[in-house]
Amino acid sequence: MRLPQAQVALLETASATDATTVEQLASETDLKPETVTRAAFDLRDEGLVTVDERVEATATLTDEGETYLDAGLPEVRLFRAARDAGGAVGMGEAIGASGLEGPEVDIALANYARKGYGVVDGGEVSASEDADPDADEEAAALAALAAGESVDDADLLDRLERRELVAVDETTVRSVTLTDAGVTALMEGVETAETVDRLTPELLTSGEWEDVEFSEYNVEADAPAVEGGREHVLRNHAERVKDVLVGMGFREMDGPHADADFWINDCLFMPQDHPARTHWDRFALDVPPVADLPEGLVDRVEHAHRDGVGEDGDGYHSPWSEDFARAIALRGHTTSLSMRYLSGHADADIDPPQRYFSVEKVYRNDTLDATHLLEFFQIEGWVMAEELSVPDLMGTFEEFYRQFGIEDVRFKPHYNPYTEPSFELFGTHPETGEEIEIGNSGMFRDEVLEPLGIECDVMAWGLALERLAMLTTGAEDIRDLHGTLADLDFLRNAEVTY
Ligand SMILES: N[C@@H](Cc1ccccc1)C(=O)O
Repeated sequence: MRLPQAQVALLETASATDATTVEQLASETDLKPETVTRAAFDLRDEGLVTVDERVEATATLTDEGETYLDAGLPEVRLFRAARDAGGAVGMGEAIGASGLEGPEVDIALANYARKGYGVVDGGEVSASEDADPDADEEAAALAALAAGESVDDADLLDRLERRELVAVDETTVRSVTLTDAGVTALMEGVETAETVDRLTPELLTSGEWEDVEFSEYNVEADAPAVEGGREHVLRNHAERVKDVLVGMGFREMDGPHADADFWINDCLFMPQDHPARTHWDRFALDVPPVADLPEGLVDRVEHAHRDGVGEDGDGYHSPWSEDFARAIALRGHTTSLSMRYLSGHADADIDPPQRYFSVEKVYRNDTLDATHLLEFFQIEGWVMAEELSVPDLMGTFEEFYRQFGIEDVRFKPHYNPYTEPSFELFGTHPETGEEIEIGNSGMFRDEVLEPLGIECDVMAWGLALERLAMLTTGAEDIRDLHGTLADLDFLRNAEVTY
């Protein structure tokens, strides 16, 4: 019998009495596991071997599991603290004595009664007399897994997996055994047939392709997973947002990430002593100030700050300095771009009606948490027209968010120094049901528009791209999407649907 080389090697290595795993066969024949698997399936189809498949689960401790392995499970620590304090103590005391911190406290409380350690009630923790922390089967299972032993109790493993203390990986283990026909074939003698598994330029030019024997495709064979490059979810959202806004008749703005405070704040009637303009909130840059601010506009802006606009307008009566306005910082919002465009200094057409947007990075000295990053994307936009009112603003958002499957945007009155009225926008997180802030908006005040020389209405907004992505992907922590903690599996596999 003539067979391809890998099949011959496999027949000669496999046994009729013991099942040999693909992994063993691969190491003995010096072939790749996927080549062995493929040869095994081909031989099976010829009736020369049988292939057994078994799913093997390997459980390993997660980082959290490792922590508890050393420090003890939170509920066990709480129990020991309560027992050592006499069996019934105030919650604060028990937690203090146990040394539990942050989320560990909730974890301890969530598992305490379930595992029979006692009762938590009315601010008191009692320790059950029958409980034995040394016999905690979850702790024992963690120790066994850490020692390389297996845990056979499927329910127990399942509980640990749900607590995210262990990660279970499933792999299919295949093993090969010679059939009687396989043994007979071997005894009668098998020879290697030259087969070719891919067409090469050489085969084509030499004409050899006409004589060679091609091996068949086996779509069941295991193959290494290939992770191709992929568009990041945030980039994907940014592009989609652009498409939607262009579809709604908007044109795109662009401009500097580092800009004069004049464009970032002064044009927006943000007083120079506003808290957001202190070094706490602002990323100031140690570079020479901007030299070429438009003179007439600077004067009008200064005038608005000092005296207000209109007949009974009033200014801030606080210091205003041009040097302060010229200093450069990373923009904390892209409303700086709206100012550049609305002022006519961006070479764009500004005869009403007009609609402009940008999807660009902004920088804020915030505290990093589940909903805040230090740099994030803002979806900036404005509409300029003769007669605009609040329903136009709300309708625009409803229309925009509907494109992403978000139908329940809510509005809350808000305050911005540059808009009146102002509204914050909220959406509902699909997983937690929590209300999260997704944007800020309003109608620009006369104090902003008059110095810019605009005589009609302008409604404007800044929406957070990352928050939109949290609503569409269900990500509960913004850091799962972006930054060093981002979950690679999520980024590889997330299906973005809207
Ligand atoms: N600049 C505001 C958003 C906004 C833009 C324009 C008008 C009103 C609000 C922010 O960053 O939150």
